[in-house]
Amino acid sequence: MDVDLASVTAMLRTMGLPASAVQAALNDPRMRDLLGSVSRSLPAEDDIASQLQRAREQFEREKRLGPSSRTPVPRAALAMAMDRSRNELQEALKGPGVLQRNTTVGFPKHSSNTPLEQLTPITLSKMQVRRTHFGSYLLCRTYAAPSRFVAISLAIEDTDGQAQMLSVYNLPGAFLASLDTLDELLPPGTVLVLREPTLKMDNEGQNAFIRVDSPTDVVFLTDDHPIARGARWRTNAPRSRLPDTAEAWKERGNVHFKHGRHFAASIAYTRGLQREPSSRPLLLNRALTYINLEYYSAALVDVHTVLANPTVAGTDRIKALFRTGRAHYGRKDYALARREFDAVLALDPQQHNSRGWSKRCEQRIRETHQGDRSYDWVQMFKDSQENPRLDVADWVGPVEVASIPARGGGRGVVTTKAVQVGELLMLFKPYAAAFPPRDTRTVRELLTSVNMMTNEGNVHEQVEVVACAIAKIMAEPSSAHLVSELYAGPDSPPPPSTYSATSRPTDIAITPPVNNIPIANVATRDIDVLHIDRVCSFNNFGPNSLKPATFRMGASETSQSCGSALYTLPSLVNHACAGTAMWTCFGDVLVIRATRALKAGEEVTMPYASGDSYLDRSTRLKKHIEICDCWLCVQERLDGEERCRERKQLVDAAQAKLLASPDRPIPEARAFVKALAATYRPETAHEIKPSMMAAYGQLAYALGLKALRQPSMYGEVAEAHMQVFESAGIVVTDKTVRGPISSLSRKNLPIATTRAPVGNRQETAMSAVMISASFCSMDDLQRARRWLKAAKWLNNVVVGGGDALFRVQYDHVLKKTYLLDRIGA
Ligand SMILES: C[S@@+](CC[C@H](N)C(=O)[O-])C[C@H]1O[C@@H](n2cnc3c(N)ncnc32)[C@H](O)[C@@H]1O
Repeated sequence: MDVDLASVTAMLRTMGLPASAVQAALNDPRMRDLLGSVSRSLPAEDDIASQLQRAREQFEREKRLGPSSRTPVPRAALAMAMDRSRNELQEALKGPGVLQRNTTVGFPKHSSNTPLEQLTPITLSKMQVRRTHFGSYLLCRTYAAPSRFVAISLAIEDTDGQAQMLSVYNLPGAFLASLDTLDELLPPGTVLVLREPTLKMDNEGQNAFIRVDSPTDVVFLTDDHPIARGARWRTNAPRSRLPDTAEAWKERGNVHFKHGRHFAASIAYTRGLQREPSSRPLLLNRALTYINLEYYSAALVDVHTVLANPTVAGTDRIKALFRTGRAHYGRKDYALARREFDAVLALDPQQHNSRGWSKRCEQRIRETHQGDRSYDWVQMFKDSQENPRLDVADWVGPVEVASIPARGGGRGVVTTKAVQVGELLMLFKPYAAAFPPRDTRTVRELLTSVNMMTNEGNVHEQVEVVACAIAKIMAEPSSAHLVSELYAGPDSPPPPSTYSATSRPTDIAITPPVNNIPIANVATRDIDVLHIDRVCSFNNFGPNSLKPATFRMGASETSQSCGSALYTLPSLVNHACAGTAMWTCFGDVLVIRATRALKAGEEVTMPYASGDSYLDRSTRLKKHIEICDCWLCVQERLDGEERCRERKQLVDAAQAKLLASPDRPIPEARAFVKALAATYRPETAHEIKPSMMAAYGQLAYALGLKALRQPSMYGEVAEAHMQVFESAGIVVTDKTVRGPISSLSRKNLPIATTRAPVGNRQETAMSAVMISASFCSMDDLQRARRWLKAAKWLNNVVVGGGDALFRVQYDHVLKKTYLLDRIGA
């Protein structure tokens, strides 16, 4: 179901509600919740398919029609259209409700890689629609205030006074930017050069517009640029109401800064610096906005300019040193950062902030060198419940990139030494990431897209992460290879045979953007937007953060977006449904652990997609893999397509029933187990049956509810949970539910500890807790303790963090089951 504000409003009106009542209903926070959550989900599959079909037809039509002459555009009409669009946007964003747009991504698009000096000028009257003007540049000037849909839209004129609409995508800092920010970035009179511009027709085939996808194809010209100086404009420049002194720009920047509009602030400071290049307050202020925007190299250039003057002392020196430290920290150069914070403390020991940051650096350095034991897992878990963006250092464990020719991209990751089950292999922060806000009621605008490359629907954050990656490359051009060397799908040239870098800062030189403006200027490196689009499509993760354990079992995950993130080295890991490794996220931190003991040189693989049934997994993997050759899928295929389909139908039906009635009756749960078990042929030696995990999970849940009233059933509850283990590939070595425990058995855990459950299933740890709780209810504290130990072992090999994290993560469950009171947990 696709619900948007317009359809809800229409629906309420058809119910005969007066306008005031409709408005009141829309202002109700519950309605905002509903709109916020529903509109975050993707359109239905059929809608995605038909939108893709329409987009393909449109492409074919445009191709068939080919280039044709351009119709002149009336200047005044275009300016009025811009005005209208600004008003509409402003109105829509006032709310209530969420402005939802659907866009198409993943189609071929041009990004120029010819230097501006090698291009020759062109004017609008010489341009054709449906054509990219290779070898040319267009000098133009905006003559009306900017607006935006998904892209920024601008009314531009060329030197002859001819007008055209211009759409600019992917400009850093401008993703769904406010009009305030756009006004600062592109006030009327902004002079631009467009490299190799493409003139296109809009979807209705009515109006032509220039579409620029790569932000490095837009060059912002200052007045002293040779092209700007030589330009003779037919029209007068729009009258400017902008400040003309450095001081006034500083004040303007400070207002933006106060309102959290860091990007707009950085532009205002930049305009001030164009008038007074050595202004210390402007350089220091801009450095701070760059730090907030994560443009660390650009910040470093500003503070270095300040510190290059040996007479700078007092507060300014402290500010410059502190901001230098912050910028190095942001670039993950923790040793250099600490040096700066310590320099601040040497000047003034009362700078407590610097002391705190120096300590943080020490902790990050420890993490980089010591790995698993140095991370504060409990704190990471707690912090991630509040904000997904955590502050930890990356860690590259005993792994390296190797040639794996049979896989798309030809590379993979292998171990460099023997590792143990549960051992940490890597821990990474994303290169770029987008997350939904914590309070979805604050969302005013949402994008979804259909992706012509993968034939999938993408949620808002998947669209946003592309813009984030582009912004990061613009800000840190020397890190671009970390993205460009990732696999970009079958239609791209293969990536290099190895991957040249981890994300250690020493691998990334400090290359600030030219003129130190990390928005499109004369860029140090051209950005190929199509390539980044492709990289994001084939490498993005949904970092579904670890949550506190609850009693809710067996229900499918929600369709709500958990964000989208692009990681560097972890993207080199190939897929296997039952991999040699698995991943967990603490907020945006991707943690990869071994699922069993691995020899040196064994390939590290992990599941890209979850799914109880073979068919579900195959569908979710379609863009990556035709037929998955992991042993789990091989086993399932041996059962035959018919049985696999039957299995999926049973799981889907049971899932739907569970959601409809959480207290499933026991006979139904048993029937589900029986019917599902019948879809496995006895002669196929299934070590792992993910679908059966779900079935036994539901049976255990149903039995557990009954046992609350009939405690004699707790033995059966424990047995059902043990079946969850066996379905997840964990051998239960002690299946007894009453009577003495043999002395041999007592020494060990009741489960084999050779492997972690398949598919990063936290449910198994939860099952062990429930077994423990069942024994506790039966007053069998010896078994309860044994199974609680098993739960801790399982949780530790799956998510790590030892007993301390287990206690925090399972706090609610341990209290509610009285385990904490009875056996101290
Ligand atoms: C994120 S990349 C993995 C790294 C990639 N092999 C490389 O060289 O950069 C994902 C792509 O690797 C390939 N791949 C990963 N696992 C695979 C598997 N089990 N079977 C076949 N291809 C696989 C697919 O082409 C997939 O789209």
